[in-house]
Amino acid sequence: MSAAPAPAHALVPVKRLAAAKSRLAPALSPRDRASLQRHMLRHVLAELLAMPELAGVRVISPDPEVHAIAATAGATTQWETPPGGLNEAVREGVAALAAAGARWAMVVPADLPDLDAAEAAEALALARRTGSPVVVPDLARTGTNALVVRAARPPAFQFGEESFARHLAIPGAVPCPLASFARDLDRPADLSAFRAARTLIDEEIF
Ligand SMILES: Nc1nc2c(ncn2[C@@H]2O[C@H](COP(=O)(O)OP(=O)(O)OP(=O)(O)O)[C@@H](O)[C@H]2O)c(=O)[nH]1
Ligand SMILES: O=C(O)[C@H](O)COP(=O)(O)O
Repeated sequence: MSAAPAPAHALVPVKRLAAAKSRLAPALSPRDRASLQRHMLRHVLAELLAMPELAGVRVISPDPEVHAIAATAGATTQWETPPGGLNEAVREGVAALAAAGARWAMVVPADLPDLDAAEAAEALALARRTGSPVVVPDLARTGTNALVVRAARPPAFQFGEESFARHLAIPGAVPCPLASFARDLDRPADLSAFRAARTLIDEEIF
């Protein structure tokens, strides 16, 4: 009989909906940006919560509406300590997961409209197999669209522009390009490509 694998949890950081997707301002109204973020958040949570490989999904956010969406989906929620910022929120969230007994933490942003549970399981399996941090890039291989780390021994998180190279510089880090993690919706050109592909979101929300 094989022992149960050490527990893994996902962490999804989400900023205030009123501030989300600010780089899409040239293409979408504030209301539509918030709506887009809500839809992508629900999708990301549904995929992660469908993974038997995860013992739980945690959302860290300063926004009460995000907490309500997360709780309805079945995730646990955490307030972040202001003024925070993304990397500090991730650090706090991973520390809370470690305190709750997580061995692995998979950090996933809330803006991945194609995210697929089976591929998320691949990233986690690679971390378990190698014992190393796993870095999943965006389509351009400049950004980080997921990062799997040991919860009790996290690296310095360095999300932000061009973060893929910084995360790959973590000792032992393994790159893991995955098709369903490639698309994020950061800029108007990403939105145009997404609309052309029409993979998730119906026309009426824009
Ligand atoms: N909890 C928390 N999450 C954050 C913070 N900043 C960004 N995030 C989340 O981190 C992920 C990537 O964030 P960004 O690309 O910086 O923000 P975005 O809203 O997707 O896009 P821009 O506003 O255009 O930068 C998204 O899930 C964000 O909601 C923060 O300060 N706190
Ligand atoms: O590290 C990064 O690439 C970003 O912070 C991840 O989020 P984004 O792709 O939404 O900018």
